[in-house]
Amino acid sequence: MADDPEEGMLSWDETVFRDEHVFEIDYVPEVFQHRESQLQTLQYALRPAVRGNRPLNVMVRGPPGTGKTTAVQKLFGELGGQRGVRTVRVNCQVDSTRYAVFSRVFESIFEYEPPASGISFKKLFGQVADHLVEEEEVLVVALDDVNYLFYENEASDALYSLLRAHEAHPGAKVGVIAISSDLDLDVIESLDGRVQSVFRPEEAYFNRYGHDELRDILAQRVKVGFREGAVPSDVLNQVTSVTVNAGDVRVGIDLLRRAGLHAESRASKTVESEDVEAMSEEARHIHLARRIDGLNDTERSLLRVIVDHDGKRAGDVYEAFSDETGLGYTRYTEIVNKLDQLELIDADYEQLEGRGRSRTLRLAYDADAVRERL
Ligand SMILES: Nc1ncnc2c1ncn2[C@@H]1O[C@H](COP(=O)(O)OP(=O)(O)OP(=O)(O)O)[C@@H](O)[C@H]1O
Repeated sequence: MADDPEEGMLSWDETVFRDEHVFEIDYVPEVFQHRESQLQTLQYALRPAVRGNRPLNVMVRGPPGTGKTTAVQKLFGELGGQRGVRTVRVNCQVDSTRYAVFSRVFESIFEYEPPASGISFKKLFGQVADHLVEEEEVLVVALDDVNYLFYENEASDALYSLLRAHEAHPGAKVGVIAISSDLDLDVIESLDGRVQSVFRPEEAYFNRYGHDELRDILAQRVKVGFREGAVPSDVLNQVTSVTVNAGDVRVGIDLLRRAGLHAESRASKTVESEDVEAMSEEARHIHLARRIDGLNDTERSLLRVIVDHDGKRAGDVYEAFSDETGLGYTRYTEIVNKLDQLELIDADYEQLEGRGRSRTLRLAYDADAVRERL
C-alpha cells in the first residue's frame, strides 16, 4: 500500500470536516472559555429579572470579535427558559431606528411583524408595554452593535423609550444591554442629557484575547469541526498567528474553514501550511466584507465613487456622487461621516494653500479589495 498514489488523498465523497456548521457565523459555541468575569458581570446585572424585577442595565464594550454577542446569546439562552423573562436581541446594523428596534421586540412577543406603516410608534410601544404588564414579564433587550443607532442619530430616542417605559406604563419592567464595538464612540457621552440621567449601566469590557487564549478557542473549534488529525498543531499555530495580528477570533474561524476547503480542493486529507497561506488574505478581509454587507444602496454608491476618486477632496467627490444619485450635500456629508466611523474610509481635514481646510477622502483598504466586495 505504501506505493499507492491514492493514499493520503480524499475521495470525492470524503471530507476533512466533522461538522462544517461550527464555522458559520450563527453558530453559538458550546464551550465558551476565557470570558468568566464578563459573564459574571452580566449574570449579576440580569439576576433581578429572574425574580420578577427590573434588571440592571449593562454597557458591553470591546473590539470586534471578542465574544460580546456570544456572551449575551449564552446568557439569553439560559434566561429564556425562565418563566416571566423575555429576552430579545436586536441587531442594530439591520434595525437602526427606534421604530425598527421596537418592531423587532414586538415581533418577538407577538410572533408576527407589526404592519410596516400605518401604526404609530406610540401604539407599537403601547402594545409591547401592555403585554409586559398584563403577563408580568420582564423584558431584557440587547441592542447589539448599538453604535449603528448613533450613526443614524436614533440612539437617544430608542434608549429613552426603553428606559422610561415604566413611567408611561407603570409596571413595565425593561432592562437594556447595549453592545458597542466602536471604541472611538463614547456611548454615554454621546447620549442626550435626558437619557444620561437614566442610563447608568454596569460595565463589561471585552478585551482582545491573548495568543494562548486564541489558540485554546481555535483548538476547540478544530476539535468539534474537523476530523481527528486533519489539522496538525503547527497549522493551528499558524492560524493563531494570523488571528493574533487581526485581533478578531472570527478571522481565525473563517481561516480554518477556508483552509479546510482549500485542502479538500487539493484532495488532501490534512490541512497544510500552504492551505493557510493561500487563504490568509481573504480571511483578513472579513471585516471589510462584513462592513460592506451592512451598507444600503446609497452608501454603497458613495463607496463606489470613492473607489474611483481615492484621495480626492470631498468637494470633488461630492460632484461625482451627486451626478450619480442626485442627492444633496447634507445627506452626502452624513454618509461620508458614517463610512469614516465604520473605518471604511479616512476623511481627514487638510490645510489647503490659500483655501482653508478641506477634507480628503481616502479608502482605508486596498481599492481592488473594496471593489471586489461591493
Ligand atoms: N471565548 C470564545 N470561545 C469560543 N468562541 C468564541 C469565543 N469568543 C468569540 N468566539 C467566536 O468568535 C466569533 C465572534 O464572536 P462574537 O460575535 O461574540 O464577537 P463580538 O465581540 O460580538 O463581535 P462584534 O463586535 O464584531 O459583533 C463567533 O463566531 C464566536 O463563536
